Amino acid sequence: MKDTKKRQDYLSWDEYFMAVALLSAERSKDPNTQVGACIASRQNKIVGVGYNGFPIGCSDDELPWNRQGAFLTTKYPYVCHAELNAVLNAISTDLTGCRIYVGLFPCNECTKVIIQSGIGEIIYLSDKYHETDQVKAAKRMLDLAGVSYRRFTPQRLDIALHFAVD
Ligand SMILES: Nc1ccn([C@H]2C[C@H](O)[C@@H](COP(=O)(O)O)O2)c(=O)n1
Ligand SMILES: [Zn+2]
Repeated sequence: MKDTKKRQDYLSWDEYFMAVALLSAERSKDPNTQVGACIASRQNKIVGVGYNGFPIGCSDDELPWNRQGAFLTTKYPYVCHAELNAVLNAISTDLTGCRIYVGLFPCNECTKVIIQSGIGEIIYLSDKYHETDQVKAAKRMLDLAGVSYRRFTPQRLDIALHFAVD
């Protein structure tokens, strides 16, 4: 009798953690850009997840999701970024050597948080704001601090989930 072989198309660690980041982004109420983040430990355990949203207690019905207009009438002064939430939601404040998987390259403010938390590597999907000063400043700090970053290279284009059983 032949031995049964293990499944071949299981998710890699990178695919798994990026998929968790993207699934978390589905919780975001931002109508324009939904970002999720997932922090993985050196032992490949998930230690924190987050997505972009307003702070706890700040109702989505009270604050604006506008992109344009006077600063205080836009979302920008109020929204917590996915990376910040993932770090704040983490089970430990010491994230030394952890990796953060994120749908969009971190801004300069989240980069400060990432560096200070001890996270050692950023794996991102999109760098659509690479020409902004925020992302340029972020990369400058990451290079100085020795925090590495790399773009996620998918080996598959999608992962399907089905809630229907049998
Ligand atoms: N690395 C990032 C970058 C942005 N965000 C959040 C902040 C906003 O909710 C949204 C960006 O909005 P847009 O200017 O594209 O309309 O994404 C984040 O969580 N992490
Ligand atoms: Zn940010």
